[in-house]
Amino acid sequence: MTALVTSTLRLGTRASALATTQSQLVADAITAATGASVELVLISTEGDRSSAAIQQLGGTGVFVAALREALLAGEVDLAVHSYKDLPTAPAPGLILAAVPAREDPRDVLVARDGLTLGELPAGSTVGTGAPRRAAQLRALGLGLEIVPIRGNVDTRMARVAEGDLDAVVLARAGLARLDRLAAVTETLDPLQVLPAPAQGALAVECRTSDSRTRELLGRLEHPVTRSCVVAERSVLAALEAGCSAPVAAYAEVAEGETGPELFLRASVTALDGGDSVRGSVTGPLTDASALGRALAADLLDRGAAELMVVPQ
Ligand SMILES: NCc1[nH]cc(CCC(=O)O)c1CC(=O)O
Repeated sequence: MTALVTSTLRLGTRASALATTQSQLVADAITAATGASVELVLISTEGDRSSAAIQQLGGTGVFVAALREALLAGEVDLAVHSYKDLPTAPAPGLILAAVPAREDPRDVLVARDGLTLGELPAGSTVGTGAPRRAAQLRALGLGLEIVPIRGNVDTRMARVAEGDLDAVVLARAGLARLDRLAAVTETLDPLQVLPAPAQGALAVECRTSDSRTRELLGRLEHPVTRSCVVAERSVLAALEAGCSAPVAAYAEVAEGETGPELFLRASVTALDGGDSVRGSVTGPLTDASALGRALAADLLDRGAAELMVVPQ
């Protein structure tokens, strides 16, 4: 069985700059931690091939499905996902073998002339394809005009550089990984724009039956990040909201009286920004998923379900 020990791990990835960059980061981390060699295998997904709005394609799950098929077919041994793009339902036969340490989970503004949100004049155009960002930006009451956009990070930033939009809102993590932080004009305070559940985190997936890959990937695990994203995603799952719902959740670790504690915040915002419910809970890291469920129940008690109804 020496061949197994020395064989190269095949890592399935989308072809976008962000996906290949994230995948290479994970490949390098695996090699550094275990000595195993890893090769990237490009897989094209429906989400990459179509320019239709993500919601029309059936949600961000379209990016994930092709990678999972390749894993289950044995064409690749692992896949690296942006955790926030994963559907909340588990994938039979597959396991999230590692959640590495996450990047800064906050959203950022990339605006013309170095402007911050507060400096953008009323009527300024701000591009985003995410209902969560659109709803929270409208709720700020700044009179911004939200313009639906999609495409990869460079395409979106080009809309500002070309003068077609006044600003776009993006995840700081994506820009950090692509070495594009110089374009950021403001990092948005979570009090104004709360991040998406699991934003900035990666999920490294392999076949449940593949114990060798699971063991190698286990070396990348960052338990604090896992607790934070489990708490955030459990809010989303308990609200029965998809990845395109205007739901935000953000967990941080703070020092409590008896040791580290999770401080979890979440919000649901009506798409028109006219109404929102937000709340928070604090508790042990080991109760991550129960904390998320409790917070979701609190938000539902206070009318979250009504806010999530999307007019067709
Ligand atoms: N839905 C696209 C997507 N998925 C993950 C990221 C950024 C990286 C991350 O959150 O880990 C992005 C781009 C964005 O939201 O700006």
